[in-house]
Amino acid sequence: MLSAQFAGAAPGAAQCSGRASRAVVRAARARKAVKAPGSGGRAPPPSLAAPPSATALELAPSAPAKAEEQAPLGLERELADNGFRSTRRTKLVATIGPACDSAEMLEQLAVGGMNVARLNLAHGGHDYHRGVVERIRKLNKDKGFAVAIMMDTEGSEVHIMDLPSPIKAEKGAEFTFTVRDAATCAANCFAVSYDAFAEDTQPGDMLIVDGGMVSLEVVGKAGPDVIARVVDPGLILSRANLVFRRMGKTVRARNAHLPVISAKDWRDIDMAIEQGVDFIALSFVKSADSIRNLKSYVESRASRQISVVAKIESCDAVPNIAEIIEVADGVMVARGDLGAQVPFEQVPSIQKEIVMRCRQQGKPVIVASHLLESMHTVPTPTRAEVSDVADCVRQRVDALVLCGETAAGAYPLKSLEVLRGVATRIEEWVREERHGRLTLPQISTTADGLVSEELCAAAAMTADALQARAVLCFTRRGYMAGFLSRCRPDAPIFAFTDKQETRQMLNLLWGVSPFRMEFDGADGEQRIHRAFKLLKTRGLASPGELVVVVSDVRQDVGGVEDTIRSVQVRRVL
Ligand SMILES: Nc1ncnc2c1ncn2[C@@H]1O[C@H](COP(=O)(O)OP(=O)(O)OP(=O)(O)O)[C@@H](O)[C@H]1O
Ligand SMILES: CC(=O)C(=O)O
Repeated sequence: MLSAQFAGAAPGAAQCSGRASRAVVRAARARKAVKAPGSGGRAPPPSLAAPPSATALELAPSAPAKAEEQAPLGLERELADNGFRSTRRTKLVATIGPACDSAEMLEQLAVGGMNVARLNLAHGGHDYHRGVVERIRKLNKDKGFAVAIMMDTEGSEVHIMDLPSPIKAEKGAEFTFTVRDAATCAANCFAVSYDAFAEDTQPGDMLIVDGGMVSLEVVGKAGPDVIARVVDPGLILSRANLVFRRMGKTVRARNAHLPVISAKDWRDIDMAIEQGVDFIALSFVKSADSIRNLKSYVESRASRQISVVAKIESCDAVPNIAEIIEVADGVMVARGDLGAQVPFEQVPSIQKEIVMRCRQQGKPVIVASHLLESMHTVPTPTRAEVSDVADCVRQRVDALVLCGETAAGAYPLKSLEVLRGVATRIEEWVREERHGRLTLPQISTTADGLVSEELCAAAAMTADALQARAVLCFTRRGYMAGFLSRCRPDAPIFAFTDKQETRQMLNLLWGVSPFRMEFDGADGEQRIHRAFKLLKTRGLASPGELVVVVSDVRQDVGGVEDTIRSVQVRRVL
């Protein structure tokens, strides 16, 4: 398992000076990689080696005694191996694509700390995504993981159509972008997915390919064709995303009148609902209306709760951030497209504003894209990438998303390992420095909610003051765990729920390790005992350790059923 030293991936690197060569660091990494499970697939992770019968984690009646004897997996194993002071609270989201979509790779990602799998509906057909969902479900069922599934809509993206292979765009070369069938145009021609492309473009506009991988200036138009000259050279990939900009006082994307949810998106959303995913991430949100619209659609059709995450990635969304956060179940700062639509130097301040607002309003906040971009092709991150991840962790975001690094990169497992290592090390530093505390306004509108919020704030403060080993809570729908997570206590939050879907949802939230436990027939004290037993079995708690327990149980009080809420300071029995 990862050491809490440097950035997790390489203990050797911790001792290197800033002048250490990449070669030295790489050599240290390579030594570590041989030992580390889940790093590049060199050694089989323990869960792969374990017999299938020894992998169920749930404390359910169907698997009672055995489940308590199981070894922990994923984040639980990180907790058990590292001790509570050096364990990860930031959740990791991995985009699934050809580089990591096999059952074996998915399992290694789960072992390596993937909490949520992101499926980008801009790529791959329904059968492809159904297959990935099926493999993740099987992994959760057979091996006891709670990897949640997030489907991400394509949205009103303008992109070039399929290419048989990437095209090298040399500086000064001219290319044609057209709405005609590409087969009908000459060489160096790309078909574009947006019918009004030629009308919306004028000479002098900049075409930004894949968020800046290649930039071209429009030099002419001929009917449906737009001719552009390469200014910043690079590689143009199949289905590359296109944004067009006109320089002026502000930089605006010109595809602003496209619908937020296209006909294809609705078909994709129906598939996500049919598959019963945990999260739908809506791309290119402009205002709160599209979130409301999608939420009511999902609520009317889905047989389970599906959270809607608003992706902030367009210049239209930025002025409406407050109202979008208000209605969304969570927010993703999608820096790839955002940085192509607003001047990229504004991305850090927009990210910070969104993170702070979300934390104040108790909404999960996720940061995506370019975290370890160089690891697409190189097994070591740049120091600037490490610093960017550190900055996100210091802002105490709930989750970080790897995109191309895992979906299509050469080092998916290593990228996840580096992200996990950096997050873990920086969190330790944050705890030491006590950064990132916020004064949180109350958000609940119901009396019951307000009581629960106060209770959780008190529990988190008590746990910090006493340096408790963990905060425990029992939660059916996840609210208590959400309130606790929002307070960002130093100790891990162990949330016990009787629903697998709640367990998966909680896997996105900062600091929460969700477990499934049967509640029926157990009173408050019995639940606590069950929880202690489960934690001891997994090596997550030892007798005598101090924990803070938040509970709210329905109980008969003098012949009347009432909800008894409490914060208890307990020693593990
Ligand atoms: N299901 C998939 N099938 C094939 N390739 C994929 C798939 N998912 C992701 N990829 C590849 O990984 C790259 C990075 O993934 P990512 O999800 O960031 O896509 P993107 O095209 O940049 O779109 P977005 O703006 O939604 O992030 C993609 O450009 C694509 O090449
Ligand atoms: C993740 C994503 O969609 C983006 O960064 O644009």
